Amino acid sequence: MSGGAPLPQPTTEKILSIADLKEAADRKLPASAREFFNSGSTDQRTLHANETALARYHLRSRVLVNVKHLDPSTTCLGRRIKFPLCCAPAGIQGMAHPDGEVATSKAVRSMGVNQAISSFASYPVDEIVSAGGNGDDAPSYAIQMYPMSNRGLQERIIQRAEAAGCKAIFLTGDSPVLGVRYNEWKNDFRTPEGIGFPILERDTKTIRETTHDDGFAGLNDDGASWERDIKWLRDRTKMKVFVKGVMCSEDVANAVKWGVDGVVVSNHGGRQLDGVPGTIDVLEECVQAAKGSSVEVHVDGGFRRGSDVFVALALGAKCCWVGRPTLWNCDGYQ
Ligand SMILES: Cc1cc2nc3c(=O)[nH]c(=O)nc-3n(C[C@H](O)[C@H](O)[C@H](O)COP(=O)(O)O)c2cc1C
Ligand SMILES: CCCCCCC(=O)C(=O)O
Repeated sequence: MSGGAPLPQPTTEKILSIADLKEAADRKLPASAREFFNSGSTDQRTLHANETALARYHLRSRVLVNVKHLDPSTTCLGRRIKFPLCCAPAGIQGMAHPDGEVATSKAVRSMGVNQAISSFASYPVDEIVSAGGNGDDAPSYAIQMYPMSNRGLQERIIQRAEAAGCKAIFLTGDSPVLGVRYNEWKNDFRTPEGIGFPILERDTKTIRETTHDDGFAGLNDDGASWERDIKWLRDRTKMKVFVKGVMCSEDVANAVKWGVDGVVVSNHGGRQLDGVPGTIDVLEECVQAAKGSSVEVHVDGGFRRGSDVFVALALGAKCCWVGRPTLWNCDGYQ
């Protein structure tokens, strides 16, 4: 387009939807951070499947129903939360805002919901948890971790999380290796200067010397299994154990068999195995497989509006989680 007057620019940005929030974030973040947050693995089929699958579900509405007093609250990680949507573990939040996961902690407190803390958080677990304050309104926290090859480090992470007051471990089971993320390779993505992984006891210098692929490979144990890793955790902690990344009924049956407290139906926001379906399309089979057991079924992946959450609840989920929308509420970094 050429000529004509320049289009008027809004003086105050109105964020009315998660799509608006994403657009605003896209303008604030440098390309490497934006792509790291937004992208998925290889062809990004699964990334897109999360949202397109949700869009296929339609609501069967009713009329003349008294909706004066509605209560969307539920219980999650041992407390009543105001509505069934919490902040999923997403690493390197210091790249979205200098206060990173500490800011997220304050936000979940003010919204009356819970937070899961990535082991790749930019802040130590005790700082994040204490930012949520004390008392009845304090959020519950889960510490996310991968099965690790350094068992000593994994034990220290568990002990520090338990001492900080975390209520659960989210053991991410879908990442024996890091997903193939072309954006990270193209951008030679490195965690920015000044941001460390304190939970993993890694400082900026060490992190920046390795590519993400290499950094991940040194930490994760690709020999993990239900029989080995659930018992190993149970022997070391009183925190609840959830397995994150479950995508089929067979693995929910494993969760029941090995006595975990819950599963998060998740494809890691399309960042791990590309080609698996949108999570909403496997939720029902997972809920059915957990029936009659004490295993709670939670879900994440592409939730962008209240009615998406409603669909998941209608299909039997206990609670939904979001990753990217938290990051899109960002300031960027210099
Ligand atoms: C930038 C980013 C970092 C993430 N880091 C982790 C992580 O460290 N551990 C983990 O289990 N999941 C991680 N996830 C996946 C989220 O926990 C969650 O499964 C996913 O983001 C949900 O999809 P959504 O972003 O569409 O809401 C990450 C996601 C993003 C976008
Ligand atoms: C050194 C690897 C950083 C991975 C951070 C977490 C993440 O991107 C994901 O799990 O997805």
